[in-house]
Amino acid sequence: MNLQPELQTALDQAQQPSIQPAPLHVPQPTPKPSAQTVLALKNLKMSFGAKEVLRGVDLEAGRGEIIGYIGPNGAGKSTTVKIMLGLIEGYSGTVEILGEDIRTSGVSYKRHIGYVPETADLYDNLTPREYLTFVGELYGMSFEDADRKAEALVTLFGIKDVYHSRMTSFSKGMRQKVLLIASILHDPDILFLDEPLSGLDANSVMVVKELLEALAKAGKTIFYSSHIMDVVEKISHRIVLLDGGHIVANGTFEDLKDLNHEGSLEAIFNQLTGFDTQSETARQILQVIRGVNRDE
Ligand SMILES: Nc1ncnc2c1ncn2[C@@H]1O[C@H](COP(=O)(O)OP(=O)(O)OP(=O)(O)O)[C@@H](O)[C@H]1O
Repeated sequence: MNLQPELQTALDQAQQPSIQPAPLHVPQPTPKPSAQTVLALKNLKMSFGAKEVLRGVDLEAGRGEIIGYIGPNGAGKSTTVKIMLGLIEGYSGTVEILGEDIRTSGVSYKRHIGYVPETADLYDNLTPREYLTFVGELYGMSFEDADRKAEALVTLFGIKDVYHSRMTSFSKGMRQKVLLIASILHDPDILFLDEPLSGLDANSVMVVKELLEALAKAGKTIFYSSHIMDVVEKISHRIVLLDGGHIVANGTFEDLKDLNHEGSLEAIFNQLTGFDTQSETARQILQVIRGVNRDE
């Protein structure tokens, strides 16, 4: 093989046994969020009938920040995101996106947003090409632009061979990849992701995690909602915990760690939401199962 001399030298050096091998991965310092506020919630309240779901949420997110948005089931995470997306009305307080109150700014702000919902009804009878070009055009892209980018992205996500196949037969992970591509196709400034790794295999999870960090470095703001605590812990620049309609924690993982001796985000979550009955609940579930089986 005809290698350039410097490259050959580098390869030779790499093959030399070394007493102290260089670390495989040098951790990069977490980028400091820019001061530019991209998103601001002020005293946000929302009720469904008599049920008060959000009781005064104040939150800001800056350019290039990844916010881990967590909370127990039914805490109101999706409700917050849907309000920001303009999908839910009837709230009080203000939501400012890119400096404008979404009540008065019209719908143009939506072009700057990408969204992966927790559960989505894909139009199964469409192919990824038909679906993604449709979504791209909704965001103001030309068909040709959307098609070119969509094809490049399905290739990178490993589903190029089904770009022209109906999605009826797609696995969960394949659908999730289409949803992820739909959310980033138009190069949004703000991404709302609700369990975005759902159904993805380990390789794809790694790609998406790297992608999120790269997007943040490129100045995108990412609102990441998930119940998978170890991922939230690793990827978030800031973690926001919603419980009982209020934000009960808002800080870096290091800030939150000071609150709990065990140190993991899972432990912090359990502590801050007042949950410590897991062993007892599991024991009782087992008892119920055994009782049911005995009765059969
Ligand atoms: N359209 C609606 N009508 C009535 N109640 C609703 C509606 N949407 C949400 N809720 C209620 O609001 C509360 C918050 O729901 P939300 O989906 O925002 O929670 P979440 O934090 O996203 O939960 P999960 O972690 O389970 O996804 C729940 O009690 C839910 O039943």
